Amino acid sequence: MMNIETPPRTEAGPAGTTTPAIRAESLTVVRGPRTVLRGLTFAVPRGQITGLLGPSGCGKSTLMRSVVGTQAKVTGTLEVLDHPAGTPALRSRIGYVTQNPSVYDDLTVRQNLEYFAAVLAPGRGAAAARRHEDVTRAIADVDLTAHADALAGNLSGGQRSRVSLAVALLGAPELLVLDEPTVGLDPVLRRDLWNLFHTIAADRGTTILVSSHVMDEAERCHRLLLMREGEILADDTPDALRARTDSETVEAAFLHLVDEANAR
Ligand SMILES: Nc1ncnc2c1ncn2[C@@H]1O[C@H](COP(=O)(O)OP(=O)(O)OP(=O)(O)O)[C@@H](O)[C@H]1O
Repeated sequence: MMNIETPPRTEAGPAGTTTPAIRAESLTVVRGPRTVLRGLTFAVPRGQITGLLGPSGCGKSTLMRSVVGTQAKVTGTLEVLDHPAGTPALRSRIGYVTQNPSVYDDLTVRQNLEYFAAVLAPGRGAAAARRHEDVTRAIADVDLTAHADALAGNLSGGQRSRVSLAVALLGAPELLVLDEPTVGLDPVLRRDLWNLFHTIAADRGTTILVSSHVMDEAERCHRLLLMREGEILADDTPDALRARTDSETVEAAFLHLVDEANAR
C-alpha cells in the first residue's frame, strides 16, 4: 500500500543524545485581549506520534500555529528541529495541514499536488522532473494512486483528507503538524487515516504532532499532551496516564486530571 522509501532519520544532539523535535519552555501566546497559551513547558520526541488533545478552544490550533511559525505574539522558548520556531530554514522541514486545508475541487488530485509542488519548488527542467517524482510519491504515500486523475471535487471526505496530507508530505518533512485531521470522518476512515500516520512515523521516522478533541483517538498516540484552558494538564504516554490516574481510558484519565486541577 505505502511507498515510503526514505530511511528512518535520527539526529544526534551535541552530546550524542537525540534532541526533541519540539521543545517549549514558558511558551506564552496572547491573542487579542486574551492569554491563550499560559507558560507551557513540554517536549515532543522525534519519530513518534504525539497527540495534542483537549476541548474545543483550549489552544490546540494556537500551539500548532506557534510550532509552524505562523502565530504572532509568541514569547518564551520554542525550538523546533533545533531551531527557533519560525526560522525560514524550517519551512521545507515541516508539513502542516490546517483545519480547513485548501484543496481545489476543479483540479484533479495530481494537478492539486503539482500546483502546491510548484509553489514549494518552482523551476523548469530538472526541477520540474523532480517535482513530478515527488508528486507521484506523495500520491502513493497516501494510497491515492488509483484516484490521481479524479477531480478533487468528486472525492469522499476521507480521500480529500488524504490529498491534504499528500500536500504536506511533498517535501518529505521531518515534522508533520496535523490540526484535527479526522474531523467529520466516519470511524472506518478515521481508523485508516490513523493507520497511515503510524506507517509514516514507523517507515520514515517522521515526527507527527496531531490534534484532536476526540478522546478515543488519544489511545492511538505514542505520547499525549493533554490541554485545558491554555495549559498542559499532562505530558505522558497513554499507558502511564491511565495507570497514574487508575483509569480505564484516556478520557477517564483526562476527567480525573481536570477534577484534580479544579480541586487545587
Ligand atoms: N483573535 C483572537 N482574539 C482573542 N481570542 C482569540 C482569537 N483567536 C482565537 N482566540 C481564542 O483563543 C482560544 C484558543 O483558540 P484555538 O483555535 O487555539 O483553540 P483550539 O483548541 O484549537 O480549538 P478548536 O478545537 O475549536 O479549533 C479560543 O478560546 C479562542 O476563542
